[in-house]
Amino acid sequence: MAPSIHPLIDNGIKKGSASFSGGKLHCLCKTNPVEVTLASNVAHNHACGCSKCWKPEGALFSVVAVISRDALSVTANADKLYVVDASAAIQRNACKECGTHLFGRIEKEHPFKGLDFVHVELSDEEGWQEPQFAAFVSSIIEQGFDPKGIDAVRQKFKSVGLETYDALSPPLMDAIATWTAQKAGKLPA
Ligand SMILES: N[C@@H](CCC(=O)N[C@@H](CSCO)C(=O)NCC(=O)O)C(=O)O
Ligand SMILES: [Zn+2]
Ligand SMILES: [Zn+2]
Repeated sequence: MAPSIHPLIDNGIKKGSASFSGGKLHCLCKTNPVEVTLASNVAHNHACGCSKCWKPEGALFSVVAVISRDALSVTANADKLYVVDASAAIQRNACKECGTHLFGRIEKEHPFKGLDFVHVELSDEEGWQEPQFAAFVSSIIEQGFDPKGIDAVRQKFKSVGLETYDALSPPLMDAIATWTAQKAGKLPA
């Protein structure tokens, strides 16, 4: 059997709803779960193969999206959260008990500062933006995935209509490059 890419992708992608306006995320604790409330839908939702994004048990990829940090609030059991790696660009806040990542926040100077990274599968609601592309695909090899199987992984993404990249998507890479050029004075700010 082919390995699971991610439960939101394995059986084809279900489109989100244009009128959806947010909902709640919960960690996987059976009692006193951490609850995060999102006041809007998410954007740039994508599969990510990097080693740092949280993946559900058995999945090769994470599914991770961004939302304005102003639209995110921790509404229950905030005391269970800790920052996984304070030196990373994205400060991933995870539950101490179940290990689930509730949100990743960018605090340092960065093109995506002001955005939080979240996993919509932690919500019971439907209508969240569906995954738009697959990022950091080759990074799963760094984590021990047999490179002989990578073509099948890329093929699977194609079969559900997702383009694959080994960084972020071109529009996001262009946004990062523009920010970098502006910082360096090579483009007008
Ligand atoms: N090969 C590395 C890549 C890690 C990486 O650069 N990840 C991206 C995407 S995460 C969500 O899309 C990133 O921006 N990371 C910043 C951070 O994690 O703080 C690996 O696999 O680790
Ligand atoms: Zn938990
Ligand atoms: Zn990632």
